[in-house]
Amino acid sequence: MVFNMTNDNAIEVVGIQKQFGTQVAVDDVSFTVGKGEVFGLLGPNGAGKTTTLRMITTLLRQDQGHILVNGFDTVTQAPRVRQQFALTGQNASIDQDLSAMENLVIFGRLHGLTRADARSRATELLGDFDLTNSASKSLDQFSGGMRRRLDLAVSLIGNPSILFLDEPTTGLDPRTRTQMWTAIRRLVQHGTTVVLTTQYLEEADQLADRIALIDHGRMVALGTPSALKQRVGGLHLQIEVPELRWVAPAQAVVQAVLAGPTEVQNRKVSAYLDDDGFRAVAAITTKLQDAGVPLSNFAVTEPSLDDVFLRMTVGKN
Ligand SMILES: Nc1ncnc2c1ncn2[C@@H]1O[C@H](COP(=O)(O)OP(=O)(O)OP(=O)(O)O)[C@@H](O)[C@H]1O
Repeated sequence: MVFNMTNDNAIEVVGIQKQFGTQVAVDDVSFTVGKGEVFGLLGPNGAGKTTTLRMITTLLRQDQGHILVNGFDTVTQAPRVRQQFALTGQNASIDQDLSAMENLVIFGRLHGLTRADARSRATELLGDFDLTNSASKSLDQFSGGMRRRLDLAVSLIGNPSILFLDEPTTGLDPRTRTQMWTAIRRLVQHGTTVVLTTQYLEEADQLADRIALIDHGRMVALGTPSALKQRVGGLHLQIEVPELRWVAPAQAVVQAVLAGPTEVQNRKVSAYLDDDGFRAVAAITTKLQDAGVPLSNFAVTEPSLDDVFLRMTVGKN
C-alpha cells in the first residue's frame, strides 16, 4: 500500500460536478476526509450520494473538479487510487457454497497472502466481526446481518487504508443494524478511514465524525453531528414547575439570564440556549434556587438530526 505521507487527508474532493443528460446529479461539491475519520454522506433519495461515491472510487468520471485519494488523482492515476480502498457491496463474488472461513482465505490468497497468512488474517477478521462460531458454516445458513458482516470482513482482508460503505445497513432489522455499527466502529479503531453513505440520520449520528448533508446534488451542510444540530437552533431548555403560580417567577428568572424569547405552555417554561448555553443553565439553576422556585422537571436537550435533515433538505418528491 502506498501512502502520500505529506498529507493528512485521505480524500480531497474539490468542486466536482456530474451531469447525466440535462440532469445535474452532483453540483460543485467539495470536502476533505481526514485519515482515520468516519465521514458520512447523508441525503434523501436521489441526492447524489452514490454518484459522488462512484466518482471517488473511479467508477465514474466527474465532468468538473478533481479528487485525490491518498494523494492520487482519480482521473490520471486511477489504478493507484484503486489500490487505496475497498468498497463493500462489491463482493457479489462471495461463494455461497463455501464456508465463511473458506471465502476469506480465498480472498486473502487473491490479495497475495500466503495460505498461512490468509488463514490467520481470516481467523482474526472472523473474531472482529463476531463470526468465529459460524466460521465453518456454509453461507446459505447465514442471516442477512451475518452476510453483511462477512462482506465487511472480506473487504478488509487486504488491509485497505480506506473503506467505502454504500448504505451498509439498508434493509437490516434494528438489532442487526446495531451489530453492524459495532463492527464498523471496531474497524475504525484499527485506523481505517471510512466513508459511508446513508439515508438514516441515526446511523450518521451514531457513526460519523463529520457529515456532509447532500440534497439535489448540492452540499447543504458539513460538520460534526452536534454542530449540525446546533445550526438548527442550539440546545433547548425546558423547566417544569409543580404549580401554575410558579410559572411567572420561573419565566422571570429565565428571561433575566437569556436574551432570546421564552415560551410558556401550561406549567412549562422553555427557551433556546445560545452558544454559551451551559453557563446560562448554571446561572438559571442558581437563580431559581435563590428565588425559591420549586421544580418538577429540568431538561436540556439537543435538537435531533431529524430536525436538521427536515430543515435543510427538500428531497426529490
Ligand atoms: N447513470 C445514470 N444515468 C442517469 N441518471 C442518473 C445516473 N445515476 C444517477 N442518476 C441520477 O442522478 C441523481 C443522483 O443519484 P444518486 O444515485 O447519486 O443518488 P443517491 O443520493 O445515491 O440516492 P439513493 O439514496 O436513492 O441511492 C438521481 O436523480 C439519479 O436519478
